[in-house]
Amino acid sequence: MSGRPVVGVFALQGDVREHVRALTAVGATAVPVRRPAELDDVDGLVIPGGESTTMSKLSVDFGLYDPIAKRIADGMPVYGSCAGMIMLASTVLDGRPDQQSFGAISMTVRRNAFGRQVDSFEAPVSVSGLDAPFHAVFIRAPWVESVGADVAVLGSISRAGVDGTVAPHVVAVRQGAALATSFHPELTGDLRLHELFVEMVREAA
Ligand SMILES: NC(=O)CC[C@H](N)C(=O)O
Repeated sequence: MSGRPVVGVFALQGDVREHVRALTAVGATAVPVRRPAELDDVDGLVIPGGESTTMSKLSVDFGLYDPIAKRIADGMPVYGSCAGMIMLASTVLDGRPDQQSFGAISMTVRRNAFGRQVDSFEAPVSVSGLDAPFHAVFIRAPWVESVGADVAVLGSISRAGVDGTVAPHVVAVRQGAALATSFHPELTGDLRLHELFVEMVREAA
């Protein structure tokens, strides 16, 4: 694809505006997606940071869950940051019993794994394919506890979890056309991960 790819941003909950701004800055046409029909015209979808339990509930209530699941199954590129990462997981730990996720990436994620709101933090993360570390913002962030064979681990951080033990934890992954980070690139001026995602969208189109 040579023109501007159209990238939807799941807009029923979360930091939608920040993703729209970042996607626009890297050359995509970014459109908020609230209704199933709005999915039809997008080449890719971002699921923002926010609250995954609310996203799960609202996407079911608004009839958006099944259409998104179908587009993902058909190969639409997706990127999830933080709550969005949780929405892309195949298994969610410490979630609500009725919480649903799309399973775009074969991974088990643990919600709020680094602690509660007060344990939010910023730290550099080396991400495969990026020349210099990414200044990563973590807010009640999940980590990836295990991944399937087809998942590429792009970044990890050595940090204490809720249990107080310092260990390396996976915070950025990719499987095919699906990308996910525990942190929020949309809240920094660093556009490299949005660039990577828009490139993935161009390749898939
Ligand atoms: N900053 C975030 O997106 C937080 C994610 C939130 N803890 C959740 O479980 O959905």
